[in-house]
Amino acid sequence: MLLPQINDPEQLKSLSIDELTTLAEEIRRFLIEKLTATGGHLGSNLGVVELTLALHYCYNSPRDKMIYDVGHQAYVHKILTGRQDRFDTLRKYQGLCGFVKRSESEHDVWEAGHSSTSLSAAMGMAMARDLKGEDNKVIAVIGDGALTGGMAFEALNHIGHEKRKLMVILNDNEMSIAPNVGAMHNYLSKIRSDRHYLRAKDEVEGLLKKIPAIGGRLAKTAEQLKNSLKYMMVPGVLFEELGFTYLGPVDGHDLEKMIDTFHQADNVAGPVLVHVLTTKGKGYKPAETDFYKSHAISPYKIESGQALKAVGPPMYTEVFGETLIELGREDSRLIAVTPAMPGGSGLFPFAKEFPDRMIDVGIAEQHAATLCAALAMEGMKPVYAVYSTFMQRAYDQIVHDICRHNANVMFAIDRAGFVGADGETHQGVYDVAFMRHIPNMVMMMPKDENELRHMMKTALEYNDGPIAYRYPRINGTGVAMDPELHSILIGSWERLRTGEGYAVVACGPMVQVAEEAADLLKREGIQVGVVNARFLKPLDNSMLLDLAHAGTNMVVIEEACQAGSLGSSVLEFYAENEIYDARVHLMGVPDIFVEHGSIKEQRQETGLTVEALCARIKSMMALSAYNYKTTSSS
Ligand SMILES: Cc1ncc(C[n+]2csc(CCOP(=O)(O)OP(=O)(O)O)c2C)c(N)n1
Ligand SMILES: CC(=O)[C@@H](O)[C@H](O)COP(=O)(O)O
Ligand SMILES: [Mg+2]
Repeated sequence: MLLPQINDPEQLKSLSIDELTTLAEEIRRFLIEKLTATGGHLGSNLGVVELTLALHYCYNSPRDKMIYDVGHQAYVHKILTGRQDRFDTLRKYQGLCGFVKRSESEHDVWEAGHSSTSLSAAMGMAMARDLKGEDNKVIAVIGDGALTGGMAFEALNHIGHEKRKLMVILNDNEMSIAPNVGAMHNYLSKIRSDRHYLRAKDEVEGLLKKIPAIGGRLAKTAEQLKNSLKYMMVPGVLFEELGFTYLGPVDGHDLEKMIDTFHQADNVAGPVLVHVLTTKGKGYKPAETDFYKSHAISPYKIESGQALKAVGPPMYTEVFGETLIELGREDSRLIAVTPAMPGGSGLFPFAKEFPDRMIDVGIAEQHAATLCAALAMEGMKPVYAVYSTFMQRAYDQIVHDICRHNANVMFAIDRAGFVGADGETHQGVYDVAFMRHIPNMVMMMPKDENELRHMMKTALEYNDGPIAYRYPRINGTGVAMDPELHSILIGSWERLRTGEGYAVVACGPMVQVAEEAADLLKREGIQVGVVNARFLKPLDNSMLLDLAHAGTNMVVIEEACQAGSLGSSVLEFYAENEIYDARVHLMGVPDIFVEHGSIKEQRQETGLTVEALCARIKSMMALSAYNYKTTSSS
């Protein structure tokens, strides 16, 4: 076995092609075996085994900067850079991160998690290199899916203009998470599949080489001929026209061909794009055939590739997907728009019934938002189905195109709150803070999956502007579902329990935490009220006034950043209403990035637990008893 001996990429340089090929197979086997226990981005990583080997064989990391777009396909890079012994901890609390992580290794030079940032990073590193007078290589590996992200085009435009030396490796497996979409995808597929293209390309290149270097007028004609022939036949002409030298397409599983192509690329003065063709899930049949499931797979059975069945009630996402079909049948104006996450957002069932009303725009959250604004302004009922974390990309479009127009867009914000194994780049904890302050926005969060359904109905029947509902990446509570859906009064909270002097104001899954804490405290004779703060905007002003006038000691608990979310808005409300003696304690996500682990561990790390809430209530009681004693004795 070669793999156990490899703990530094330098060791690859002395291996033969045959040995590298053997090593590739060992890495593939290693990935398949390790990920049965940990889960992770199996398909993407199986597809880049040879590509990553060839990169580390040809170049000198970390001096040569290797930048992985999204970074979900960097497991092979981690294996080759001394971390194979940590793979049992992959995506686990305080274990190996599932994405590139600078604190893990000097070879990890650029972190991501969100797509399409690698080309901008490469441009920045190339520019810095040149300004410092250094000569290291800068290499960005970007997938065909990530290439549909707007940022990638912004960077291509700039790189082609600057013409600095850097290499872009386009890892084209025709897949995003679902099959890739868009005109760029079609263009790449044509290159991939058009055999005439590829044969003619070799003939044209052979012909071009035969045109001898000649002087005088003829040279100009020859050059023009060369360019027009190249224009017609070189497949990557789009990139050539943007200022790149295009090399490829090359088989991304053929080590020798890739190494040769990389050496060719080294002789190119300016930016070069190497188009590499790979197979997502390569070498593991279940991953090659079910590329969607193997993109981000939970632990699975090795023989079948089937994920180990998660137990419990359906995920919120599944309830959303099913309910959207009910609403879609009721209102033909309903259109679902997703930026490249049809599966993760639960839209495949909806798409099956309404194929023309589920629009996947690719990794294009900004475009998706403005598209929805225009759809709404033209009388449609668009549902912008998006992960909280990825929606961060579309902040300006939400302000500028949706809310300012007061466009009647429905936001279905999935992965709201902690997401678990994807960690800090994917936590859905900022959307309340960045949306509630935008004029015209209405924002809800259900306490359970049954209330989610009613919120979806509320959103569909609401015609006065943008309205959002957010829900977590967890199983529902198993609550019985009401067969009939009804609208909820906008801005109305729900008092679930009355208390004696103390109340917890909670939203989303924190309502369940509050209920459990109230049960525990009740056993100690402490009656704590529980309020389901199901509207994050507008707040339930009358309930807030009642709570304050009753002298209630309140705890606002939410799985969102404490700065700027529900708790902040409650404090703002009391200040605005000159109620300066309102007793409010905030429990939210503190001012840190919460790394990967389970959602349970993330809540423990941030104190969003039943135990912490009980302790908080008790300390508030002790404090008010102390205050009472000191004031009554003075
Ligand atoms: C801004 C943003 N939107 C969506 C995602 C979710 N996402 C992660 S990987 C991926 C597909 C990437 O496809 P590609 O770049 O082709 O990589 P592959 O997995 O095929 O190797 C998507 C949509 C993301 N990480 N970032
Ligand atoms: C890398 C990436 O951004 C996606 O693959 C993401 O990890 C999917 O998240 P879910 O597993 O929550 O759908
Ligand atoms: Mg891809």
